[in-house]
Amino acid sequence: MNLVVLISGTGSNLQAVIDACKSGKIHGRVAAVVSNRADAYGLKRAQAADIHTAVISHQDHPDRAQYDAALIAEIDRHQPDLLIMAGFMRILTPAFVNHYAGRMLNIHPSLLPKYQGLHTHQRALDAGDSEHGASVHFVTEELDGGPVILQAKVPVFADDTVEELAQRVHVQEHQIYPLVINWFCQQRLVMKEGKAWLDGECLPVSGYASDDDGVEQPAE
Ligand SMILES: Nc1nc2c(c(=O)[nH]1)N[C@@H](CN(C=O)c1ccc(C(=O)N[C@@H](CCC(=O)O)C(=O)O)cc1)CN2
Ligand SMILES: NCC(=O)N[C@@H]1O[C@H](COP(=O)([O-])[O-])[C@@H](O)[C@H]1O
Repeated sequence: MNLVVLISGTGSNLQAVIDACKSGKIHGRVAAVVSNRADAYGLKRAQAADIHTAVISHQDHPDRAQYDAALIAEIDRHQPDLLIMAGFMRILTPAFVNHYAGRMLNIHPSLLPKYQGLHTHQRALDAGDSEHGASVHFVTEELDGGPVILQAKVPVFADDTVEELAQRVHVQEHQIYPLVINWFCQQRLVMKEGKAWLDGECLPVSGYASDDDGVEQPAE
C-alpha cells in the first residue's frame, strides 16, 4: 500500500513509520512526505530514507480552501491508499477530509475525547491528571473527533515537565501508530457508518500501556 505522511515538525512518528515499513512491521511503503513548513526536521528524515518530499506552505496559500486544494494536488500525485497525519498542524477543510474519507489517520497526544486541540500535555498537567496518553483515530471534519481506533496510556508524575510527559507519550505513539497503520494495510481496519471496525468488531480497543508494559493488543 502507498502511504503519504503529512508533517509539520520533528517527525519522530514519521521515523517510526519509516522504520516499521523497512522492518516489515508495516506492509506498505512511504511514497511521499509532505509538510506545510520548510523547516520541519521530518523532511530531513524522509530525505535520508530516499523518500520524496514536498513543502506546501500555508503562508503561500492564505485561503484555507485554496491551501487544501494545493495539498490534495501534491498528495494525489503519489496515489495514496492511506494518508497519515503525524504532527501535521493545520486544520483541514471538509472538502479535504471528504476527499480522503475513510483512508486518513491522525495521532493525537491525549486520551480522546479529553483535550481535543492543542497544548494537550500542559492541559493534563494543569488539571492534575494522574494519567495521560495518545490516541490514533480516523480523521473527520470534527477536529480530533473522528472514531478512535487505539489508545495508549502513560502515568503522569507530580513533578513532570511538559517535555518529560511529551517524551513518555512519544514512546507509546511510536508503538501504536505503526500497529494501526499496518492493520489498515492488511485491510483489517475500516471506517464504516462513522465508526472504526477491526476484523469486523466495532472499536475502540482499549489498548492501554504504561512505561513498563507493552500496548495491549487484540489477538492477531
Ligand atoms: N478536519 C480536521 N483537521 C485536522 C484534524 C482533524 O481531526 N480534523 N486533526 C488535526 C491534528 N491536530 C491535533 O491532533 C491539530 C492540528 C492543528 C490544530 C490547530 O489549531 N491548527 C491551527 C494552526 C496552529 C499552528 O500553526 O501552530 C490552524 O490550523 O489554524 C489543532 C489540532 C489536523 N487537522
Ligand atoms: N494536534 C496534533 C498534535 O499535537 N500531534 C502531536 O504532535 C507530535 C508530533 O511529534 P513528531 O513530529 O515527533 O512525530 C506528536 O506527539 C503528535 O501526537
